[in-house]
Amino acid sequence: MSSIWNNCLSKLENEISGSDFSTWIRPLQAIESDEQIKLLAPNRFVLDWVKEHHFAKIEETIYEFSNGTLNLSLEIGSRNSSVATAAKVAKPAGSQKSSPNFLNKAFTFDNFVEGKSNQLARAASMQVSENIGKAYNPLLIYGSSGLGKTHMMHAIGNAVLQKNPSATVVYLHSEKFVQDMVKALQQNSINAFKEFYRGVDVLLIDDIQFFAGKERSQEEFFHTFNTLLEKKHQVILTCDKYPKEIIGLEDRLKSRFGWGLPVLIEPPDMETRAAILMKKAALVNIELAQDVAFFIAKRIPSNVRDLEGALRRVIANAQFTGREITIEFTKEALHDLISLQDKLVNIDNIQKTVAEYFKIRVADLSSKNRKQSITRPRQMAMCLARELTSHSFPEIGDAFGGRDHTTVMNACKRIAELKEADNKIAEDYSNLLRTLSH
Ligand SMILES: Nc1ncnc2c1ncn2[C@@H]1O[C@H](COP(=O)(O)OP(=O)(O)OP(=O)(O)O)[C@@H](O)[C@H]1O
Repeated sequence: MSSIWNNCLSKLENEISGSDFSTWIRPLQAIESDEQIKLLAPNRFVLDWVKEHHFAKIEETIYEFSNGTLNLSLEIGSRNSSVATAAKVAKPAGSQKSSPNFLNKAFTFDNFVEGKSNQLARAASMQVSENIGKAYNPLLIYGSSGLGKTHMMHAIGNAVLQKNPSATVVYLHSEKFVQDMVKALQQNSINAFKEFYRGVDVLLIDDIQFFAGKERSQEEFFHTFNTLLEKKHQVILTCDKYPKEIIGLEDRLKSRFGWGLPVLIEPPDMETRAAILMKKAALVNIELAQDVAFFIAKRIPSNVRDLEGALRRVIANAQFTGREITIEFTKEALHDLISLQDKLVNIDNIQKTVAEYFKIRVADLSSKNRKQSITRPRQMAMCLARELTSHSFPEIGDAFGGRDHTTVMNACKRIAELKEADNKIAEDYSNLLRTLSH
């Protein structure tokens, strides 16, 4: 290795983050002459990425160490091959965008609030991050939108890199994989494409449902996937549904995606939603009062992304007006969201949905019938009304055949206990919550 390049490497290593350095800079080889340093990238992906993100820094460093005497060029090739340069890239830096994205450093296990809805997914992800390629391969995290699948995936990548900064961890959305593949086909660089993806230690592919209907990409991904699994490199995938349910995905991929461990992330319950809000507020140095967190969590039952959006709005309004974040203030700041939510979810449609789910009549919910097949759905409907609407206990009691507010309070308490003790009840409740929140 050239001595000037050696010096440059030592400097760049301190200035470029560990994973970027080992993924993009270390693989470069240098050929030095009196006039120039020619850097050789192993393939087009590395070349494009370096051109776009690190070229200026490298150029500056070489200028410094050579007192401005050396020019820099960047090509695809290897020092071992006599013809180092088949594919020169003439495009200026920044003109092409074709590489995997980096991990979001804020998506860590520490920043991820654990609750019943994500306990298994979190535990499996932590295990995978500690034993890459050995614990569960592939790890498939699935569930509806905005529930933390991407966060979890990045958390694994970040944990792997923390333990081993030289690991090659590549994250990308499945659409990007498709785009890159199409581009590689157009540019006759499909071999470099294959080589790149098949050489990574941990491959994170988000939202694999986008592979549906894209046969050539599925074919390529299938081979990449097999190679990585054979080499015991880790593959982590996310999907918005269980892969068997994806229409337009080849059967062999569906079955292979389920080989390792498929883990579901469910919508968080109210306590977890409130805890997430407090955590997100704390991350921007705001101490969110518990009652405010519960107030928002109750009004935004859908997904965590919406919850975060609401919190951002409250915080921005508070900073703008200089007011304290109280429940009153939050009500004002989220006024339109709350009235929309009230329109979408009211006691009437909660009763209809619950009756339909348990195959009973809506009138049974307000009747005096005390059979368990009726009382349990009734308690659940009361509890959902409390969780999803702004009605008070007495108002809810009224809507259920003029019952006393203590009956509603007891129903909420009973359902909370049963959710802990009985998985079937927890599942029914979560299904109803999901149906009503969409
Ligand atoms: N349990 C949690 N603790 C902390 N933050 C969370 C949690 N669950 C979700 N989030 C946050 O919610 C936001 C949305 O999560 P994310 O993007 O991971 O969802 P997703 O399931 O991948 O959605 P999509 O399927 O739409 O891509 C992120 O900002 C993430 O940090």
